[in-house]
Amino acid sequence: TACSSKFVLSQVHPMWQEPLAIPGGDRQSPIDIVERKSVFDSKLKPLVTNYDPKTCQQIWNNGYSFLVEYDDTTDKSTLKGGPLQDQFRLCQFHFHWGECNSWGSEHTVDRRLFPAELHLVHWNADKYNLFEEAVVEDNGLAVIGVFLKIGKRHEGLQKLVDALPVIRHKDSVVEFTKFDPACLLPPNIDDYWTYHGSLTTPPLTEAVTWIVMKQHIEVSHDQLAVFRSLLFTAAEEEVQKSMVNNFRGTQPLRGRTVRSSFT
Ligand SMILES: COc1ccc(C[C@@]2(O)NC(=S)NC2=O)c(OC)c1
Ligand SMILES: [Zn+2]
Repeated sequence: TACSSKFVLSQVHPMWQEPLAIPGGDRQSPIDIVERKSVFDSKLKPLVTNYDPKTCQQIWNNGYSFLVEYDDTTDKSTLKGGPLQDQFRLCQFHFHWGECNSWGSEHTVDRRLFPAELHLVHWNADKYNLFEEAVVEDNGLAVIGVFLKIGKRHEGLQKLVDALPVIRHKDSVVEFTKFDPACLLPPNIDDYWTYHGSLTTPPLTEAVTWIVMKQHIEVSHDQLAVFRSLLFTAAEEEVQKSMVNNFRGTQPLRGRTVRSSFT
């Protein structure tokens, strides 16, 4: 299969066409994080997450990934601290993964690829009233990125894995409640890289303060295999396409500095 030799990543067809012109275009994501070029910033504070599992509402297949969505109409599930000046509200989390364990993450570290990457998406509720407003502003979004590696089974993830067969097709949705996203964070969330970037699918707006965790989490091979059983396509489409390789390639740094919260 394509996974046998690791050099075949270049043959992976992106699921959407890269636009010719990108708005701004000098703050695109993901990027390759070059550890020795990241700059330690002692002014970076510890991250403060405060997630209420009761705000978890549903899980659905949007034809790119699957999203777990949270009620963001109040300040019940928030993120602040770290590089952030304001308080942000959790609105959703989703993942990116490959057709095999040789690739799948969006960010890379010294060109190292991980089998998958989690994105916890938050918007700036101190400055804006709705996610839709924040998504086009420089300081509108804060996304925590967590790398996944294959290893022992992730007990907290299993409830989510068990829901996936119900949302196999694009646009399928099912109620999903009482899920604490904090269980998907690594033990140490004080060690991270941060830089200014963008959404990684269209509209690719440059609204994201990225916070990429240095520590990864482990999931089992079987758990990640269930991600790959999802489909990009809707139930009525003749040709069904497996939801795999839903990641964007790394983008030019364009002079940006990646700061680290650790030495
Ligand atoms: C119009 O608003 C959007 C559109 C797409 C995404 C998804 C994504 O592009 N962004 C990240 S992060 N990963 C992705 O795949 C989004 O997420 C916050 C917000
Ligand atoms: Zn993402």
